[in-house]
Amino acid sequence: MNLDPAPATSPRLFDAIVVGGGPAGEVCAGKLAGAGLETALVERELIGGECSFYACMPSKALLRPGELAEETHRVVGVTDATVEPIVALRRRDEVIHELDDSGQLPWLEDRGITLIRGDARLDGERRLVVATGDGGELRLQARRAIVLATGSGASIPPVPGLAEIEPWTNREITTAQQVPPRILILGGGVVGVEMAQAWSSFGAHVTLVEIGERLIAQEEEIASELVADGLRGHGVDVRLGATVSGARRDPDAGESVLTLDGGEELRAEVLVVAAGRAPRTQGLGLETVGLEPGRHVEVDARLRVPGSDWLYAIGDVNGRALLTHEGKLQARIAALAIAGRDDAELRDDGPPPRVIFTSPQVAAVGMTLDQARDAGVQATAVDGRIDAVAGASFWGKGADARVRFVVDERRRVLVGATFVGPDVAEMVHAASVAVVGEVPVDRLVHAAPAFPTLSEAWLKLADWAGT
Ligand SMILES: Cc1cc2nc3c(=O)[nH]c(=O)nc-3n(C[C@H](O)[C@H](O)[C@H](O)COP(=O)(O)OP(=O)(O)OC[C@H]3O[C@@H](n4cnc5c(N)ncnc54)[C@H](O)[C@@H]3O)c2cc1C
Ligand SMILES: NC(=O)c1ccc[n+]([C@@H]2O[C@H](COP(=O)([O-])OP(=O)(O)OC[C@H]3O[C@@H](n4cnc5c(N)ncnc54)[C@H](O)[C@@H]3O)[C@@H](O)[C@H]2O)c1
Repeated sequence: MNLDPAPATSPRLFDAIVVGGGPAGEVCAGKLAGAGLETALVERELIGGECSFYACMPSKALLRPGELAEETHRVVGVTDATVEPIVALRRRDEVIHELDDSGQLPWLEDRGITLIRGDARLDGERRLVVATGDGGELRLQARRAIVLATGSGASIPPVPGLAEIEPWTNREITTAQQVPPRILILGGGVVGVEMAQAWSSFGAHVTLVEIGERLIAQEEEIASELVADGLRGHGVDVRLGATVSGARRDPDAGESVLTLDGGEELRAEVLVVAAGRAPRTQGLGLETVGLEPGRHVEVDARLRVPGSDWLYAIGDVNGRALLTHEGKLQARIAALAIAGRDDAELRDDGPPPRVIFTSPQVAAVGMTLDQARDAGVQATAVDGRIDAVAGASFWGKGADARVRFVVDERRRVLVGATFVGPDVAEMVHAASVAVVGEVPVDRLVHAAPAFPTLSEAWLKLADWAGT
């Protein structure tokens, strides 16, 4: 919607204003409008945010063909499944709507949300200034609340020369139009392993460089090991404990070059940085409300900035858990709080599930064994082999698959669970219900898993409980 620039003395008033139209901001605006509040959503790029165009959606479109082809190679009775990279890239383009967000607009219009295109910054209590693309400025004021949902961008680690050569980030690698012959990925976290998986399935030679001793280090060690084995099996050169001392471009060879401590050089046509995220809080006017730019915006369990009754922050920008479903949950909690529901149950305090879409997949919720023990929980691990249950035989031969349940022995509740293997993503929701709901294990074991499904791996927990 186009709004006439208002004179500086009379800002345009709304009940609530959401800054950032990623998944968190969109859901929050929808819920606020649904509660009858006059709501504006300010977005400077694309409605749908990082997730729809440069992160979750394109990455999963890139991963699925290789995953399916691999499964058919394991399952006896299917032959000739091959990945067709160019067709897969075209399908990815469909998934991201060719970077066009017009399909998102009717959803906003149907809910009566005012969309303002521009770059917003805070300008003191309840106030925003929006720089519109045409060089103009709009002044906005919120009667009740401003919700910051500005997300995060790739952070570039302080490797000498790296920032200067402008490496690719998740934006370029998720939207690339061709398969680069060789790709260097700096960072073996979630983005790094998923992108290594996807592009190696298209035939690129990928080198994954991780400074730590294992990939996806926040997960159980067995998950790190099986994902590293899976990537190596796809021809990925996995370098662990690798310290990069410099980065440069070799224009004659058309290559980016990483130099490791010790002098070895790694070269590729494309260099991708996947070394973590930085909150988008620079230039957001945080200093005008007493907060520090460049950091996450700290919030309480209702997503409100401590000491303020009008400023909220949801999604990646608050740094609580950088996941779309977590941002959407926070969006609902914040909207209800703003709409005046003062409910003790209204808190962001359950751990979100985490799914890593590699081959094998990793699906986890709550704490790992080490995290639980570090948190002072008297925790025990119940380990099992998913590939040992009858149903696993239908996922094919040689699909190493594991489960670890982490049980609080004193309270006899599940505080964590990790599944590693093919198609385990859909198994984690049951564990989420058990962990977030704190369902007693002695009750949980009465939920019989269907035969012959992978969920029979849950019977390990029944064995532990003596049922
Ligand atoms: C490669 C990759 C794959 C991922 N895959 C998954 C996955 O499979 N599942 C999952 O749960 N999570 C995944 N994530 C994480 C997920 O993308 C983020 O958690 C999610 O996008 C955060 O949503 P958000 O709404 O907080 O922020 P964003 O999606 O970053 O959206 C923020 C929006 O705010 C806008 N904005 C910023 N500043 C301003 C301003 N000053 N004025 C106006 N507008 C502004 C931006 O333009 C943007 O549109 C992935 C991340 C990456 C990098
Ligand atoms: N499937 C999903 O749900 C999904 C997919 C992708 C991303 N995400 C979200 O996005 C977040 C960010 O992902 P990410 O992979 O960018 O960050 P990350 O924090 O998960 O991993 C970053 C990795 O880079 C390594 N690293 C940092 N500096 C380095 C250096 N100089 N040299 C070599 N390695 C270095 C770190 O040790 C770490 O292993 C994830 O934590 C996750 O919440 C989710």
